[in-house]
Amino acid sequence: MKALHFGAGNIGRGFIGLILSRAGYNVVFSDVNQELVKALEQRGEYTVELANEAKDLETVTGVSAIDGTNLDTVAQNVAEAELITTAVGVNILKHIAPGIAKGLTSRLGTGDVFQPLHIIACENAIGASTQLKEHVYGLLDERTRLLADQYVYFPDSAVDRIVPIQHHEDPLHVQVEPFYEWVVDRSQMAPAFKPVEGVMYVDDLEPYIERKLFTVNTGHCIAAYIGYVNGYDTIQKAIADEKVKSIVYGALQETGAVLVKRFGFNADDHQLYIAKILERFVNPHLTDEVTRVGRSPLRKLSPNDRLVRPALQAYEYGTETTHLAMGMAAACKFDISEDPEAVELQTTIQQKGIEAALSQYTSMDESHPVLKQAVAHYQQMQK
Ligand SMILES: NC(=O)c1ccc[n+]([C@@H]2O[C@H](COP(=O)([O-])OP(=O)(O)OC[C@H]3O[C@@H](n4cnc5c(N)ncnc54)[C@H](O)[C@@H]3O)[C@@H](O)[C@H]2O)c1
Ligand SMILES: O=P(O)(O)OC[C@@H](O)[C@@H](O)[C@H](O)[C@H](O)CO
Repeated sequence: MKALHFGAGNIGRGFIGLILSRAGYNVVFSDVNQELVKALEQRGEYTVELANEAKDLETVTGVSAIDGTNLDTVAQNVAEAELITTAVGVNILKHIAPGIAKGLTSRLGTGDVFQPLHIIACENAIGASTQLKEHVYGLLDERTRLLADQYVYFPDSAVDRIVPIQHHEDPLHVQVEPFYEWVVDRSQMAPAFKPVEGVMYVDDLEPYIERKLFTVNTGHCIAAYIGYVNGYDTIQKAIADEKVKSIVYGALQETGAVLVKRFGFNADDHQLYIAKILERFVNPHLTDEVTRVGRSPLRKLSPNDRLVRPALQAYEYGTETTHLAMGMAAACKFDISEDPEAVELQTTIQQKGIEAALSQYTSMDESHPVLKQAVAHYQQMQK
């Protein structure tokens, strides 16, 4: 069984590749990072270390890699794969679409009896596989699109495992937190699909992806932005500061109120979920940099992402948004020269002012009360 996985980075190696390999797949990684591709090709295996007391180690074997910049090689692997997954970043999906489109065209052009193919984007976004499908479909001709409608499935998914930036001599070794959860929307899959062990299949992904994104990722990015504003370089140090922790906690109460109302989660269970996540953030065996967790602030400030969407839902419900607005304000202070989105955000704030900049990236009107709340916090942080 061959699985093609786009992105041999932290989640690719530390989570998706590991699960697929355990489930019996030969995993082929496609990546544009030639160092990773070469090392995977040469060694055919890598190690995953759990961030726990024992530092449990697992060797992932039977893996290989291809050069993701070579369209023909990518297409050939798409044509041959029994399962395709991605963990490249939601903004990169459009760049892998041409290889997938070319591969599907060849796969579906043979006239053979077609096996259903699942393509699962494992990115932190609502509807990432659906977004990938739109990019791919935009590149298919009419006949291939009709065949893809019958034989190719793009189930959305939610993936959860904290994998920080790696700093090891071995470029393939990856340290991950023990916890993981991979949830896939069964309603978007072929009627008779082959389940992958370690994956949870659900009929309705929405509660799972929103709970994950608006608890784990909302809390995480607020810890990163407020931590950064307060001079901390890691999430662990930031959360150790009670002031930062209480803002993160406050934001998770705000998203929690929305999630409980929207999806009918049991309120006590949700508090336990929040507590577990806060524990995961401070895992003493991990060092997670605020620059990673806060990366791409424009994506994180976008209307459907972890700050604005739950804040607007809370506003609609008439519940609190103060801490979420504080997170948005702190995101606007995230001044990291190596992060192109942070550079663009800072330039826009300088050129247009905070109100116009926030409005541009969040799609909220400048007069929206949540935007005004964020601006007030931003001005407070200037002092
Ligand atoms: N790290 C985490 O804790 C975590 C957890 C859950 C979800 N995610 C999500 O997983 C995705 C990947 O995150 P990550 O932390 O692994 O990032 P990463 O930067 O470690 O990995 C991304 C990989 O994609 C590769 N890539 C870039 N362009 C490519 C292309 N055109 N073709 C093939 N490969 C390409 C990069 O070279 C890199 O190796 C993101 O969407 C992220 O939100 C991350
Ligand atoms: O990957 P991002 O940039 O969307 O978010 C950064 C972190 O919050 C994220 O990678 C978490 O570590 C992960 O989502 C945990 O499951």
